[in-house]
Amino acid sequence: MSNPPVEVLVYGLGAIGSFYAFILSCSEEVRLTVVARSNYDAVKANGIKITSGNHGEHHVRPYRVVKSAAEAGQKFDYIVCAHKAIDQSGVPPQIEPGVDAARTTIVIIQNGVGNEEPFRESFPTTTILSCVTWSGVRQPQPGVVTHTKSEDMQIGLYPNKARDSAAETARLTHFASLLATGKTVFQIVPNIQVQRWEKVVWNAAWNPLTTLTLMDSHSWLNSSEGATPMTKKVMKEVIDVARALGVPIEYELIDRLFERILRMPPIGSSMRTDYENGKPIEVDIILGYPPLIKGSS
Ligand SMILES: NC(=O)C1=CN([C@@H]2O[C@H](COP(=O)(O)OP(=O)(O)OC[C@H]3O[C@@H](n4cnc5c(N)ncnc54)[C@H](OP(=O)(O)O)[C@@H]3O)[C@@H](O)[C@H]2O)C=CC1
Ligand SMILES: CC(C)(CO)C(=O)C(=O)O
Repeated sequence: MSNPPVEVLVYGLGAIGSFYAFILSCSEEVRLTVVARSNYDAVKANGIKITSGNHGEHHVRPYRVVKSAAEAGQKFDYIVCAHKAIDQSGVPPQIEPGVDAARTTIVIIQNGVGNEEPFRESFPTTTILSCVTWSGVRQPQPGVVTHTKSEDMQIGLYPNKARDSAAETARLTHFASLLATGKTVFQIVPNIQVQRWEKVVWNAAWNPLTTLTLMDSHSWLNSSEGATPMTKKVMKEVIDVARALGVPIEYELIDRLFERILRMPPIGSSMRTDYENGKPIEVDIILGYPPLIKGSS
């Protein structure tokens, strides 16, 4: 008798949700359900079309396309949350119908810090995997996704003291095996909060700078002599907060992030894309949350 499928729900089927839905769908073990919102009609009718600089062209036909986790009427092994982190506390009640406290692992793929907390509060005994992605993806039309060549993700546990750590690690290893089958670039890391904060150092600078100026990264840096020092100053302020909270980040990160941006083609940012599309932007999770954390100055 063959094994039952690995039931995966992707919640937040935008650019990043669709990209990782594609990656996960490469595994024959996976049975993929997606919760779609504004792209529901397109994805229900035509699936997800993806063009990737690394993976080529693909057409993903999820097993089910639904409007809510409740509509799916089942529990899942993995619920992958790739929605915009705008009303983070509003999402656990939305995915609750798909969560079985003993069976389900929640996987968060978002920018920001503190993203995991509302999920831990609502599901105190559930394993949470936290992911930081550097993949560049857009959804220019509903259900049509373009991925650049930029592809990297760090993944780690948001450790749960209520659970056995070996069992949590087994979930992490299993999910990682699904990512590996989809041939995406990723690393398992021991303390994902380091990578979350490193990414927020990047996003706190580039997302507002490209949104406020409507310039790409390189045009901004070339716009005046003050642009590079100002960008570095923003990054330093976020590192100051991280260090005050005991997250081990060194100031040389700024040089590494500068090397990274100069190696890349000029970028806008997901925040600028949202602004240009008239969508809400992730202000609090990227800019507001770090100074709000209890104990930070
Ligand atoms: N795009 C990129 O290149 C990168 C994005 N990220 C991060 O990944 C995450 C997802 O971004 P991205 O895929 O670009 O975003 P998109 O806007 O493309 O997709 C977000 C999806 O989530 C839905 N959604 C938005 N807000 C909520 C909410 N409050 N509750 C439920 N569903 C919601 C949207 O529905 P609807 O269509 O109806 O708006 C959409 O389906 C963000 O945290 C972003 O910062 C990280 C690295 C790179
Ligand atoms: C794609 C990338 C890395 C570019 O800054 C990003 O994180 C974003 O746009 O939010």
